[in-house]
Amino acid sequence: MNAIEQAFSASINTMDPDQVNASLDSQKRWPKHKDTALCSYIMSTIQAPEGSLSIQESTIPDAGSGLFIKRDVAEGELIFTSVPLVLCAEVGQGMEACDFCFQQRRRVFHPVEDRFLQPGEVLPPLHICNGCRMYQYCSKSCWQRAWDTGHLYECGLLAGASTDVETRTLYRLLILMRKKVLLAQQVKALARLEHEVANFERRTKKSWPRIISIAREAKERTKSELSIGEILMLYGIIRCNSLPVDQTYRNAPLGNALDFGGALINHCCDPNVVIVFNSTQVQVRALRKLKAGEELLHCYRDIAYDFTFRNPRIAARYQFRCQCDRCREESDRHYKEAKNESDVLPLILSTQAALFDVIDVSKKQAFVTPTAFNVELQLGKVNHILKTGYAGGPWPNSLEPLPTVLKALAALCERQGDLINSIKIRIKALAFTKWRKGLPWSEDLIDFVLSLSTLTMFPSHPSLRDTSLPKHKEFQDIFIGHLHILHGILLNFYGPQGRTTGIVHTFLQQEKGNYNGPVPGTRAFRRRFKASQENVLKWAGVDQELWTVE
Ligand SMILES: C[S@@+](CC[C@H](N)C(=O)[O-])C[C@H]1O[C@@H](n2cnc3c(N)ncnc32)[C@H](O)[C@@H]1O
Repeated sequence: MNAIEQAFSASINTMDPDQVNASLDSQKRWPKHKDTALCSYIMSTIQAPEGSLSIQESTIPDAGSGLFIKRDVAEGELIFTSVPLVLCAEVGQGMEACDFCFQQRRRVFHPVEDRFLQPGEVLPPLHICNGCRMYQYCSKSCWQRAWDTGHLYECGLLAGASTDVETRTLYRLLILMRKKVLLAQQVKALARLEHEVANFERRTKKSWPRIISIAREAKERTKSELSIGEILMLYGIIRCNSLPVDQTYRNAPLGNALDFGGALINHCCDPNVVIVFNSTQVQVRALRKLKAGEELLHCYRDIAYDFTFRNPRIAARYQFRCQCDRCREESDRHYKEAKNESDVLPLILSTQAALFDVIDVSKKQAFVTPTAFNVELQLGKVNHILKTGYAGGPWPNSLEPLPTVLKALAALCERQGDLINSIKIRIKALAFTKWRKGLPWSEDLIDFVLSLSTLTMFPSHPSLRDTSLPKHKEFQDIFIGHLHILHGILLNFYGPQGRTTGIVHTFLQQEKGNYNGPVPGTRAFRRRFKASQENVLKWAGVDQELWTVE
C-alpha cells in the first residue's frame, strides 16, 4: 500500500479517535461538526465570503452534520462555489459531456459562444478517446489536459469496463490514490464522508452481490491495494455524496461529481438552495431569502415528482426516509381523497409507470420510425390512463409525471415540425407544472419562448392560416412577455453577468426591436399581454387561473 492508500485506509477504519469517541451515535456516523481539523479543511475547499458558512449538527433528526449560512442571503444569491475533488462524465448513447470541461452541449445554448443555437444547428461531434473509446472531449486540447491530469493512468484499463458513472468514479478515485495524484489530506477528508455501507448491506439484499462484484472488479482493474471492504466503503461514499453535474436543473446530468462542500448539504424535498454547475464549478444558490443561522438544504433528486416516486429512490441511494413536511402533506392528500386506502400506492405507482411508458414508446417511434409517431394517439392513451389512474378520481393535473409527459410529447411534435401542436401541448404542460417560480420555471420558459419564437418568425406559416388559432399578434405578445419574464428571473438568479442572463438579454433586445407594441414592463404592455394570454390559454384548453398572469 502506498502512503495515500494508507492514509485513506487508516481514516476509514478509525472510528474512535479520542476527541469524538463519546459522541459517535448509534449509526457510527462521524460527527464532522465536532472535528475541527476536518471542518477547517472542508471550508478551505469552498469559495465563500469569510465566515459566512459553518458546519454544525443538522436540524434534521439523525441526519448528522450539515452546512449552515451565517449571514442573510437574498433569493438567487450565490452562497459558495467550489471545484469538486473528482468529476466523471456520463458516457454512452446520446451522451454529450466532455470529460474535461463539461461545457453544456445538449441544451439550447451554444457550448462556447454566448448565444442560442440556431434552429437545426448541429454542433461538431465530440472526439472520442482513441485509447479507451469511452470518454469524449470537445477538442484535442481538452483531451490533452484530461490526459495530463489523470486519464493516462486509467485509459488502458477501461476496455470493457462498466458504463455506469458511479463505478467509473470509483475506478478514477482508486487510480488517483494508486498513482498518488490525490493528497493525504484529501483522502482523509474523503474517508470521513457518509458511506452507509452497513445499511446498504442490510436493506438491499438483492443488489448486494452486484455491489461486491463491482468492488472486486474495481480492485482488479486498478490494482488498488485497498481491501474489498475499504473499496466498498469508497463506493458507498460515492453513492451517498455525489452531485449530479447538472447545469440546467432538469435532472439530466452530464456526469457525477464529488465535492466536499456539496457533500455536507442535507436533503429536503422543499429545498432552500439549488446546486448547479458552471462548467466544472459547483455553484450553490439560494432558492429563496435565507436568514442567518438557517441550514442549507437541497433536494437530492426528482424535485418535481411526488413523494411516491421520489422517496423510494432517495431511500435506495442514500439510505434514509425523508420525513419533511412536503412528504407528509403529499402522503396525506393521497390518502384523504382515496376511497380505498390499500389502493392508493399501488395505483399511483402503476399510473406513473404507464405514463412513463408513453414517453418511451413515443420517443422510440419519433426517433426510429418518425411516421409512426402520432401525437393524437399518444394523447388519447394518456387521457385513458388518467381517467382511472388515481385512487379517488382522475389523476390530478399537476401530479407528475403528467406535466413531464406533456413536455416530452411537445418536444417530439416540435422535432417533427408540428409547431402548433407542440405549443398547444406545452402550454398545458406548463400550466400543470407546480414549480412556477425561480430556476426550474426559467428552464421551462426557455423551451416555451424558443418554440414561440420559431412560430412568430414566420407570420405566414401555413398553420397560422387556421382561423381557429389565436392571431399572430397574440402569439407575439405572449412571446415577448414571457421572454421579458424569463430575463427577470435570470437576472435575479445569475445577475447581469451570468452567461444565461447575457444570452437572453441580447435575444430580448433584438426581439424588442422587431416587436410592434408597447414596451414590455409598462402598464400598456401588461394590459395587452393579459388579453392575448387569455385567448391563447383558452385555445390551448387551459383554465386561466392555472397560469398566473405576470
Ligand atoms: C451527502 S450526505 C449529507 C451530509 C451528512 N449529513 C453528513 O453528516 O456528512 C448524505 C447523508 O446525510 C444523511 N441525510 C441527508 N439528508 C437527510 C434527511 N433529510 N433525513 C435523514 N438523513 C439525511 C443521510 O445519512 C445521507 O446518506
